[in-house]
Formats: sequence, structure tokens, C-alpha cells
Amino acid sequence: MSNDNRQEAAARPPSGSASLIPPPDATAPVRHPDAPAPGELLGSHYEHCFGCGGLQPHGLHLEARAREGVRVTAEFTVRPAHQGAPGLAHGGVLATALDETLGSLNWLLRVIAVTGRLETDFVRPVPVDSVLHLDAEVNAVAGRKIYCSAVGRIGSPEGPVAVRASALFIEVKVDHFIDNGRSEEIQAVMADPDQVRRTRAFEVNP
Ligand SMILES: CCCCCCCCCCCCCC(=O)SCCNC(=O)CCNC(=O)[C@H](O)C(C)(C)COP(=O)(O)OP(=O)(O)OC[C@H]1O[C@@H](n2cnc3c(N)ncnc32)[C@H](O)[C@@H]1OP(=O)(O)O
Repeated sequence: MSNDNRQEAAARPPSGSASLIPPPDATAPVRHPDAPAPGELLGSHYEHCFGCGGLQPHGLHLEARAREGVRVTAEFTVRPAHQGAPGLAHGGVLATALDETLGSLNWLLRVIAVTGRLETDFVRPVPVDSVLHLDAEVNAVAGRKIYCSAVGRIGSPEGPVAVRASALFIEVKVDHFIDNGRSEEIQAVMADPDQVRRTRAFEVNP
């Protein structure tokens, strides 16, 4: 793709499906009063998470930071292990980095929510060793449905747009994990007071 065509692609609005457009009765997102302050690192919601877990040796080790409003930023360094084509990031890994960054918005709403739908535009290739600057925000909320979007820029927060995503997260109760997760990991989580505290930080009504 030529530079001109790339600029055109970056400027194009994301071509989202109808289910990612908030309904007319959707409301603006409300930052929870106990949400981490702007600038604060959010930490991991689960130490073994592939996206953010510190104890996950194969993971992306994303660290998201709270911003004003219902917005977070994160940096993701593309490592050789993340290649798809030679020297370039795999698209699925980039989608994971977007998904994880969008998932961290939960900390600011103080709800537990999982990805229902994630649509991604890959605008330009991302070379190994690049730092992808991710910026995500909640655009609207309708009942349990959380409409959000994210962008990833290469090299700096003002760098060229490489990836964009629109997503629908669905609020769930903690039972979603207890009922569906493998009992081994669920039991380990329940026995860990740190993990229980982290999970509580997501819940308005535990
Ligand atoms: C203990 C440890 C705790 C850790 C806490 C932190 C966790 C954070 C993790 C973050 C990790 C990073 C993030 C991750 O990787 S999260 C991991 C990836 N995501 C998942 O595994 C989710 C799998 N899906 C499900 O479990 C269910 O389908 C869910 C829960 C999502 C909905 O099933 P549920 O039976 O509950 O609800 P519903 O079916 O009545 O739907 C409700 C409404 O939503 C609408 N809808 C649903 N799906 C879609 C869709 N695809 N497109 C468009 N719309 C959709 C639907 O039409 C309906 O609308 P309306 O009719 O009301 O208008």
C-alpha cells in the first residue's frame, strides 16, 4: 500500500456492523467515583491472563493506565514471538492487545464485562520491536451492553494509526466465570485474597 493510500485508510471511519452502533436509548458512560485516578496504572485483573498477567510467561504483559473520562491507554511492544509474517506482528496478537485494552475499561466503570463482539481494522503493518500506543474509550452504555472503541498508533501516541477496533462488551456477574471456568483455576482464584480483592474492584454490587 502506498503512503497516500495508507493515510486514506487511516482517515476512513471504521466500517462497523449494525450491532456495534449504540441504540437510541443508550447513555453516555459514567466513570465510577471509586475508579483509579487518571494517570494510575490499573494492574492486572488476573495474574495468568494472556493479555495483562504478570505470571503469564507467554503473555503480552500489557499495562493499562487510567485516563480522564472512561478512557485508558496502554503500550504494547511487539516481540519476535508475536510475528505472523517475517518481522511483522500477527494480526491476531494485535487484536488481542486491542481486546485487552478495551477490557481494562471495566476498571473505570466498575463492572465485570466480557467481549461479545470485536471488529478490527488493520490499517498498516506493525514491525517487530515497534511500540504500539493503544487508546481505548467507552462510547455508550445500554443496559448490560458497553459500546467501546480503540486505536493503536506506532511509535508514539501521535504516531501513524496501525489498528483500530470497535467492540461490544456485555456485563456479566462473577458467576459467569465460576460457572464456566475450569474448577482448578476457579478454586485457586477463590483461595487468593489478592485476586478476590481485584475482582471486587470490578463489581458495583458484589
Ligand atoms: C473470577 C475472576 C474474575 C475476573 C474478572 C475480570 C474479567 C475481565 C476479562 C476481560 C478479558 C478481556 C476480554 C475478553 O477476552 S473476554 C473473553 C472472550 N469473551 C467471551 O468468552 C464471551 C463469550 N460469550 C458469552 O459468554 C455470552 O455470549 C455473553 C455473556 C457475551 C452474552 O450472553 P448472555 O446470555 O449473558 O446475554 P445475551 O445473549 O442475552 O446478550 C445480552 C445482549 O447482548 C447482545 N449480544 C450478545 N453477544 C453479542 C454479539 N456477539 N454481537 C452483538 N450483540 C450481542 C444480545 O443481542 C443482547 O442484546 P439485547 O437483546 O439485550 O438488546
